[in-house]
Amino acid sequence: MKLKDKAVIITGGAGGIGSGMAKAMAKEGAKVAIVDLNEEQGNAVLSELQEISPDSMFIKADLTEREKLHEIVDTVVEKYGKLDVLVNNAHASRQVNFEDTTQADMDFSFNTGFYPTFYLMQSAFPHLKESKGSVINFASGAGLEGQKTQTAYAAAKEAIRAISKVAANEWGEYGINVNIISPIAMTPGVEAWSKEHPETFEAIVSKVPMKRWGDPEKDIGPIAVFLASEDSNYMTGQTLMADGGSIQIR
Ligand SMILES: NC(=O)C1=CN([C@@H]2O[C@H](COP(=O)(O)OP(=O)(O)OC[C@H]3O[C@@H](n4cnc5c(N)ncnc54)[C@H](O)[C@@H]3O)[C@@H](O)[C@H]2O)C=CC1
Ligand SMILES: CC(=O)C(C)=O
Repeated sequence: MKLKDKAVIITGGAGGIGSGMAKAMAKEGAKVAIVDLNEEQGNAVLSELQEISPDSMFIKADLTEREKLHEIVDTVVEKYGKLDVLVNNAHASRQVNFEDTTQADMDFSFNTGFYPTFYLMQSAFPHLKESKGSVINFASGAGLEGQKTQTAYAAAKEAIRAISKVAANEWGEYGINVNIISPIAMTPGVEAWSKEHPETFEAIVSKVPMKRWGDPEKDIGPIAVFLASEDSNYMTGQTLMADGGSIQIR
């Protein structure tokens, strides 16, 4: 088991990729705390997780409530006695043309994605220093390629990649690695989004060399397990493209 007894936090753990990673990590022996504002879905995912890893937990939280972010880390460390892995996966945003993007659109994307990632990394730091742990953050082709209608989301995603690289440089000496996954996977979030933006959706699918959307647990899960495990100890500041080959960084 690659993650035996590792204590993991996954934000957005009730969602598509979040719950897929949670199951993949639990199957490798991790104790997983999923954090999400969707209580019904969070409890449903928790029931599945507890069948695999009985110590798993669900913390209902709205990550835009910045003053409560520190409590999430405290709650998990109190229960598990340590923190090995922080996965900043939750993110919500609205798609709008560049010229119509408002301050509210920008704030929504930064408040659900960028700031929770930043503040949770700060709160997790002393614990990760002790465990020589890992951070896994999330990017998107929307940011890497500047996809249309994604101004706020693209900006927040690239800001997340930027701070991940700074932390990788600063925290490497403590044995903490910070890496980024840029996924493509079929999830409830993408399904809803595809109905509103069918043309962008089709454009993304047509560019995937593997000609299919990834599966959250089977395709993204093993990459998250690798980044959370000792197998990736000498890898930091990297963006791993888990996207069927859509974007090839050269
Ligand atoms: N699915 C895909 O193809 C792609 C996904 N990504 C990124 O991967 C990550 C996961 O994506 P999906 O699973 O598709 O997302 P999703 O929308 O299916 O799930 C996101 C989860 O985050 C939770 N969440 C949202 N705002 C929250 C808040 N304020 N507080 C607490 N929880 C909140 C939602 O309730 C949901 O359970 C995200 O960072 C996304 O931007 C990036 C590129 C493509
Ligand atoms: C949701 C997202 O970031 C996509 C499909 O690129």
